Amino acid sequence: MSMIAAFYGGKAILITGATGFMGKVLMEKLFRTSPDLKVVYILVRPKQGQTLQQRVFQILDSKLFEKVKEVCPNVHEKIRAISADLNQNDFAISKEDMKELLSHTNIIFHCAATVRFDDHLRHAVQLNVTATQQLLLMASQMPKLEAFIHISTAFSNCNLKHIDEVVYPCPVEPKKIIDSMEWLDDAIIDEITPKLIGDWPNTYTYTKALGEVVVQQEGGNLNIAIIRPSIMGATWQEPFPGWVDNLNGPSGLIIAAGKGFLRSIRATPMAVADLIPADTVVNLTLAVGWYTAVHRPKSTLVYHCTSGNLNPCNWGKMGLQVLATFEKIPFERAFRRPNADFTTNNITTHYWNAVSHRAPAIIYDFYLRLTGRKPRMTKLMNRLLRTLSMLEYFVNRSWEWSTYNTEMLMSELSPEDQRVFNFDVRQLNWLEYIENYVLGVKKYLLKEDMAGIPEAKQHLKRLRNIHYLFNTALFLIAWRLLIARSQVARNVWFFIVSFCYKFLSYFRASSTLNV
Ligand SMILES: CCCCCCCCCCCCCCCCCCCCCCCCCC(=O)SCCNC(=O)CCNC(=O)[C@H](O)C(C)(C)COP(=O)(O)OP(=O)(O)OC[C@H]1O[C@@H](n2cnc3c(N)ncnc32)[C@H](O)[C@@H]1OP(=O)(O)O
Ligand SMILES: NC(=O)C1=CN([C@@H]2O[C@H](COP(=O)(O)OP(=O)(O)OC[C@H]3O[C@@H](n4cnc5c(N)ncnc54)[C@H](OP(=O)(O)O)[C@@H]3O)[C@@H](O)[C@H]2O)C=CC1
Repeated sequence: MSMIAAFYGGKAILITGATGFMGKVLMEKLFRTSPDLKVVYILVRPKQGQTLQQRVFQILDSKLFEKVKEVCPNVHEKIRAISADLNQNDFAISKEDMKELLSHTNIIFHCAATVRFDDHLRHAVQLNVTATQQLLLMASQMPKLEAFIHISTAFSNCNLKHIDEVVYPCPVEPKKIIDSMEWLDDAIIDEITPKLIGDWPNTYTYTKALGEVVVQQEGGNLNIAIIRPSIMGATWQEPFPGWVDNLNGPSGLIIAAGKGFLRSIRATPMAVADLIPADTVVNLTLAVGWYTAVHRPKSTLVYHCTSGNLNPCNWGKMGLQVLATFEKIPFERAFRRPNADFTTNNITTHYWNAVSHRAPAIIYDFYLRLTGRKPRMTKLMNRLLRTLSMLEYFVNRSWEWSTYNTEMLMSELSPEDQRVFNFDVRQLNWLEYIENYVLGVKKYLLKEDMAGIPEAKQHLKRLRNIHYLFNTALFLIAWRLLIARSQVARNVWFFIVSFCYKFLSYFRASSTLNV
């Protein structure tokens, strides 16, 4: 019997960010392994014209929850969606809901965040810092609370090369930043943002670092733990391999490469690609929840959920495997044949951006205009290039994360828990994982049918022929222009023609003799 699964039985669990990528995988695993839990409170905001209930039903209707519905048929009754906006005071939670949350909650998993790299500092601080502070305040009023688990990121200290499982201080105290956001106007915030974030690459990583300091400073007597996942990718094993439902991290780039838009990326092939499957993160999170509540460590423990130091894979190997998978499992209606490459310096990056990204987009838009359609490729390409520039920081560096606490926790688990809540990435086979990831992107993100693979392969063959035809035509035009202008080119051309003529004459003569 799993001790961790048993621990969550009968518990009231509060999850923020339950509608996000990690939140959904977390809820799924909780219900599948502890169907006897009491209730899961989720803080949800109405979105895109959908009510809370509609959002919950949409999540439960997805393939991710198919197994859950078998083991916990009344799952919808156990989810209690509470209307909340983490940008508002008291999260805009009604008095009755607040009372219920305060009096019943046993465990909190705080996953909500803005993960946009370039979010305005005011918004990033509000969600990643102030909301964390407010949640801690709420937690301090919960008499039955046993553990508060805060999800941060392994990149919250990406300004360092070696990162230990400790909370590092920030140059400016989070309280001062929170205060200043209240009275500074947007224009001034824009101006001071680069100075404030210093050597952090973006507002996301900076505010996640501030969030950790808030957790440490304002946690009071609560049992708190911080989890730092690296780049969260599709699921590895559970509930099935390859599940993914948003474009963050590598997923968007896999689509861009598979559809033939992404032709080159400025990345260091030997740099460590510190991906971590979402189900691994969730297994560690649930184990940490159990350990923090039961063992009550004296200080706030930080757990790194990374792969680089235990089972490293680099971007070069990952890129090759992604491309190899497209041969077997191509995406439908590709713009060009998938064939991307790594560049390593500014000049080649600019060159390939112009030749392989912008030029084909302009030509295609010209074709769309000619055929009376609305041009769209240049806009899409500009967005892709912007995204690439944001991700560049992370694919050209390697970090070392120590994992003492994570390894300590692993050794504390019973063999059964080590199996059910497996977060040992040493067992991960990268090639298999990446293949399943690409397949998952095709099935769950692009919603493409596997029956369309032969047609997709046919389409790629047509694109290849067009590519050869285009290149040959381009070569002939260039050559024609060259021999019109240069005596040397003309001499070379006459030499080649006369050589071919002589060769053919010799061949014809010798075949006549044989007869
Ligand atoms: C040797 C040979 C080899 C050959 C090789 C060949 C290679 C071939 C294969 C290549 C694969 C292998 C290499 C992979 C490298 C991966 C690096 C990952 C590093 C991640 C580090 C993460 C570290 C931290 C981890 C964390 O801790 S947290 C999570 C990380 N957080 C994020 O990943 C948010 C990023 N995003 C944003 O920050 C915003 O998105 C923003 C970008 C500002 C745009 O912002 P904006 O322009 O305003 O536009 P949006 O409205 O947002 O989007 C506008 C439109 O772009 C779409 N789109 C949003 N995103 C992405 C995205 N990624 N990728 C693509 N598209 C995206 C969106 O769907 C919308 O399309 P539409 O719906 O309009 O059609
Ligand atoms: N994805 C990754 O690669 C990594 C993520 N992390 C961390 O993991 C956690 C989860 O990330 P992930 O699941 O990928 O992120 P998502 O962007 O998929 O999910 C974010 C969640 O936060 C919720 N949220 C955002 N703003 C508000 C708000 N104002 N009020 C209420 N809820 C809000 C979103 O709700 P809604 O659906 O309404 O938008 C959503 O449920 C984050 O803390 C992130 O920093 C750490 C490392 C890597």
